[in-house]
Parts: sequence; C-alpha cells; structure tokens
Amino acid sequence: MEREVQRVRQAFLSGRSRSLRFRLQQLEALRRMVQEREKDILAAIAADLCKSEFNAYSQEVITVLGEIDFMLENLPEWVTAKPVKKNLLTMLDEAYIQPQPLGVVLIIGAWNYPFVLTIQPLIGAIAAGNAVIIKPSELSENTAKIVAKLLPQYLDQDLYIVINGGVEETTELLKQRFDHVFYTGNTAVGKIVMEAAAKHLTPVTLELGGKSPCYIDKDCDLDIVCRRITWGKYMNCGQTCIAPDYILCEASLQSQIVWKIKETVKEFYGENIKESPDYERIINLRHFKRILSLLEGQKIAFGGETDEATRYIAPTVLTDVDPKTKVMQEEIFGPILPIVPVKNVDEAIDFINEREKPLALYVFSHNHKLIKRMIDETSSGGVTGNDVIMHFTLNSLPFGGVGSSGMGAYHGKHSFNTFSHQRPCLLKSLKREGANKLRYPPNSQSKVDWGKFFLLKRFNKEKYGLLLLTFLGIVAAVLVKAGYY
Ligand SMILES: NC(=O)c1ccc[n+]([C@@H]2O[C@H](COP(=O)([O-])OP(=O)(O)OC[C@H]3O[C@@H](n4cnc5c(N)ncnc54)[C@H](O)[C@@H]3O)[C@@H](O)[C@H]2O)c1
Ligand SMILES: CCCCCCC=O
Repeated sequence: MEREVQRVRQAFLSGRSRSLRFRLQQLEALRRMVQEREKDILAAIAADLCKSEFNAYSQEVITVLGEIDFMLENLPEWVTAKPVKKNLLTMLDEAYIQPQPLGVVLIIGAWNYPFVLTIQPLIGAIAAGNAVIIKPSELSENTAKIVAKLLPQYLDQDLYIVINGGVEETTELLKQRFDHVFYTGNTAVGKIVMEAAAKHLTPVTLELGGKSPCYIDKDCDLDIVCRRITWGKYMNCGQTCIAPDYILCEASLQSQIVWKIKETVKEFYGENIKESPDYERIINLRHFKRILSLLEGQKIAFGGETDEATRYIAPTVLTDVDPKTKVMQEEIFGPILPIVPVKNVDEAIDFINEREKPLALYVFSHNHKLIKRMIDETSSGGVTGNDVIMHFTLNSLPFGGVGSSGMGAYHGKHSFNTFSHQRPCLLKSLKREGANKLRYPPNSQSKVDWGKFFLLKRFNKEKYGLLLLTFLGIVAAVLVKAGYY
C-alpha cells in the first residue's frame, strides 16, 4: 500500500497533473471512457443493485457526463488567478488568489450509487490538478471491478489508480499520508476515517447520511406531493442517502397520504412489483435483515412483503409511528416509510431540531412563507421545497452534510474548490522602501498614527477616495524617506 501511494505521489511531484491542458485531456478521456464503455458500466451497476439500464443511465451516467462537460466548459476560468482588492500599503503591488492542487487525494466511494459517487469526486479532483487514489466500495463489487479495469485504459496510470478491497485494505490505506481524504458512507465509518486522517493533519470531506425528514403541510396538493415522495423514497429501493426517511404531518392527513402513495406505487411499479424493471433489490443479506428488523412492532399500512432469496422488500408505509421505536432511531436506507403524526408545523420543527442534523430536508406546502420558516428554523445538509432529491442534480448547489450528516461539499465549482488550495499571493517590488520605514523599528506614536490612518480609515470607495488615498500614500512615503518620522 505504501509503495502504491508513493508511486502516485511521485507522479504528482512530476508536475504533469497541474497544467490546464493536461487536466482537460484527462477529463475528455474520462468522458470517452464513459461513452465507449457505457454498456459495461451499466451491466456492472445492474449486477450490483438489480438496476435497469435506463435507471442506471439516468441516475448515474447522466450526472457523470454532465459534470465532466461542466468542468470542461468552466475550468479555464476557474484555474486563473483572481486579483483581489488592495489597501493603501499594497496599492502598487500584485495581490491575487491562485487555486492550486492539494496533492494526492484519497476517494473512498459508497455502494448505493457506486459509479457516480466514486467518479463525480474523481472529476473534481482531476479538474483541480490532483493525483488520486480511488477506493470503491467492496459491497458493489462489480462496479468496483469495472472501474479498476477501465480507468487505467483511459487515464494516466500513475496519477490515478484504483485500489480495491474491504475494511482491511481501507484501514491499511488510511494509515498512509494523503493531502485530502474524501469519504462517502455511513457516519460511524466517517469517524474512523477522520481519526485516521487527523494523525497526518489531513483535511477530510465526509459525505455521510442521516434521517432526512419530509414535512407535509395541510395546505398542499397531496396527489403531487405523494407522487414526488414515492419516486424519491422507493428509487434504488430506498438506498439513497437523501431519500425522504420519514414523513411528519398532521394526523388528519395520514390516511390520504397512505392511500395516495399506495396508488402511486401501483402506477409506477405495476401490480406485481417484483416483476418491475424499475424496482431494485437490497444490496446484501446483512442490510436486508437490518431493514426487516425495523418493521418489528410497527403498524404496516401497506407493503411489508419480503423475499430473502432475492433480497426483495416491497415498498412499505408505516403509520402512527412512535418516535422512540427502532425505525426512528437509525437511518432506514431501505423502502420503508414511517409516518409520524405531529400537531402542527411548530411541533415538526421541534421534532427535527431535537435530532441529529439530517443530510436533506423536504417541505411541501403552497405556503411559501411556511417553507422559508422551516428553512430558517432548522438545519440540514440541503433542502428541496415541494420536491425531493432534486437539489442533488443542480451542480451550482454545493452538495454535502452538516453536523453528523457530514462536512464539506462538492459538485461543480464546489468540487473544484474542495480539491484546491486557494493560495493567497502578494507580490511586492524591491523598490519603494521609503514607505516601509513606517513598519520598521524604532516605532513611534506618529508611525502608529500613520498606520491607523492608512489601514483603518474608511474612505468613500469611489474613484476620488482612491485617488486621495494614493496621493496621501505618496506624501507619507516622501515624508518618511526624508526622515520626518
Ligand atoms: N452523503 C452522501 O453523498 C452519501 C452517499 C451515499 C451513501 N451515504 C451514506 O452511506 C451510508 C451507506 O453506505 P455504507 O456506509 O453502508 O457504505 P460502505 O459500507 O460501502 O462504506 C463506504 C466505504 O467505507 C469503507 N469502510 C467500511 N467499513 C470501514 C472501516 N471499518 N474502516 C475503514 N473503511 C471502511 C468501505 O470499504 C467503503 O469503501 C448511509 O448512511 C448513506 O446515507 C451518503
Ligand atoms: C438521482 C441520483 C441520486 C444520488 C443520491 C446520492 C446519495 O445516495
């Protein structure tokens, strides 16, 4: 492992990942890989999650292609140094921020969207000029294998490498020094990753999970609301980090919601859900059993059918759920949707605030003020009002958690920033030494007064103010040089 990381570091130190031209070439090669090997990629995702080609393409491949195109279009502008405002003491100098690569980045992927959750961070890391070690999740082993096979055929083989393996390999990998670790997965492992990174003072991005609530106000169109929730909840068999985890609503809405979700499930997946090409399966037996255990003692309004041999769990809704029961204590990450009745929006806000900060929050209402109030009075990684999941798809929005749902963010420019160091640069001339006497010892009251004047005085920022400042600066420099201070 150490040798592998060393090899990647040597490649980074060669400097070739830094030029804009090289980054664009690598991103174009990655796009070619996705386009030319689309069938292999879709087949691997299908084998891991029992996902149809249509779904794998629209949930994973489109996002990856869109992200690459976005980077290719914007990278030339992002990599350029950005001049910054100056003060009187630096008026004649050059001051700018230069984004620079961090170095060698470790990306640890998750299994639930095994392609996009590994490749999208990789796109950001390449765009920012880094070398990358990718560790896909061992649970989605087919996608892990295809990623390991294809990437070296298209990308620089020393700068970007894939290391496959389970907990043992990841533990070993985490002992190495990286310049950034980007982890997607559960909160418990997130803590392990952060602890390991802390030993090297390596910064981390943690894309974690949590219980994302969904508040339904009585002032809304329940047909549309239930259609949108059904889509986001049962997509990928509930194994989506930002799936609505549970519903909060007034008790009077409960039976209508149940009925409408049941009807929508029928419309989406047909009478025989097991036969639907759009309904996936649970990733493995451990998760299957974990999800089943969440049903114990619950009132199942519909669904609840399971088949261990194929790891099938039907879309399920639970009603009158007691918040103290197990299903409300951990992230469900499966096709079970509890409804917890609350008296009103105040109680819903308290309910959310009494728990860990979720990765996503969903609020449905015709009342825009109510949605804004929910946003103002709660905290979550992201929010979509009157829909679910969709904030993930807009790459101008940073995607990430807060508190126990994670730290840091990515997507689009936010990925570029995550994998870059914003290096502040101030370039001075060796001339104009006179003005510097103001800061050299011996100090005096008049030097302090001039310093206060130049650095603290607030001028009207318009052009006359700036001209006046420059003039005063020159006067001060002349006076200092002449030995008056
Ligand atoms: N925020 C996001 O973008 C996002 C996306 C997907 C999933 N998630 C969250 O991930 C969770 C589900 O994924 P998961 O955690 O089952 O994925 P997982 O088990 O595949 O773990 C993720 C990665 O961590 C590694 N890992 C597991 N145990 C480890 C250990 N003890 N030490 C070191 N590394 C270890 C795995 O090898 C894998 O690469 C859910 O909580 C979900 O919400 C979050
Ligand atoms: C439509 C794609 C959603 C991906 C969500 C990622 C977290 O699991």
